[in-house]
Amino acid sequence: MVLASAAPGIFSAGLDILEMYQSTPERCVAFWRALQDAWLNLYGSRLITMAAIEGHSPAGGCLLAMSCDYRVMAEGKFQIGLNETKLGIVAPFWFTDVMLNTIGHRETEKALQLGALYSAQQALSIGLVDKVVPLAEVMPTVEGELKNWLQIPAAARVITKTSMRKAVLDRLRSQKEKDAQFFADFINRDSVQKSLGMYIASLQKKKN
Ligand SMILES: CCCCCCCCCCC/C=C/C(=O)SCCNC(=O)CCNC(=O)[C@H](O)C(C)(C)COP(=O)(O)OP(=O)(O)OC[C@H]1O[C@@H](n2cnc3c(N)ncnc32)[C@H](O)[C@@H]1OP(=O)(O)O
Repeated sequence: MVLASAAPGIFSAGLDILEMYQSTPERCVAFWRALQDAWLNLYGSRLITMAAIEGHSPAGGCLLAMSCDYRVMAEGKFQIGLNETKLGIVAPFWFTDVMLNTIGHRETEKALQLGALYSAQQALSIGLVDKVVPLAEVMPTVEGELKNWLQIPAAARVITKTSMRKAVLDRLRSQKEKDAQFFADFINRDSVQKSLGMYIASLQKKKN
């Protein structure tokens, strides 16, 4: 399975910030449950999963990419990373766990505290993506890599993938409701709503 985007220049802009701003607790819980299930399915997928990152990939977009088995990113102006702290929010533990599994403890600690967004070359240098190529070569490169992975006996690959990811998946599975409730409580704090409001205004201002 290849994750790609139809939006030029944006692999994924992350979670819909407007869903987290001035929403109701019930809607926040439903929103978070949908995200949890999507992520559990992706990270726990038995399929070979590859990200064709042909544009920006902040926050939830970075989570999607990191949750794949292999990442190819376009060189140039695009950025990738978990930038949550810049929005005044905190990456949930399962976002953090996936990043830890991808780039290790020291790089994750720096990346998360700074809310760092990396260029493709920087992302390559810390192991956040596996390959950087010109934009037009992203999809052909992914397809070529997929052929390599498809040559591995499927049962052996799936058992290996499952055992490598089980602890992280089980950690969320065991506390889904608590995590959803925590998200709804956290996101509706006055201070967090204020930060999100300012961030939304800054996105709109950038456009004008
Ligand atoms: C103790 C532990 C506690 C833990 C509890 C949990 C805490 C909560 C955790 C929540 C985790 C959050 C994950 C996320 O994914 S948050 C989203 C982060 N995303 C971003 O910061 C990206 C913001 N967008 C951009 O930077 C740019 O839009 C982008 C680089 C992606 C593209 O730039 P471009 O110039 O091409 O396009 P525009 O900026 O003009 O955007 C076009 C329109 O789209 C709107 N937009 C963009 N991104 C989003 C988004 N994520 N959600 C909603 N809307 C978005 C943008 O405002 C423009 O809209 P208009 O056309 O209406 O102006």
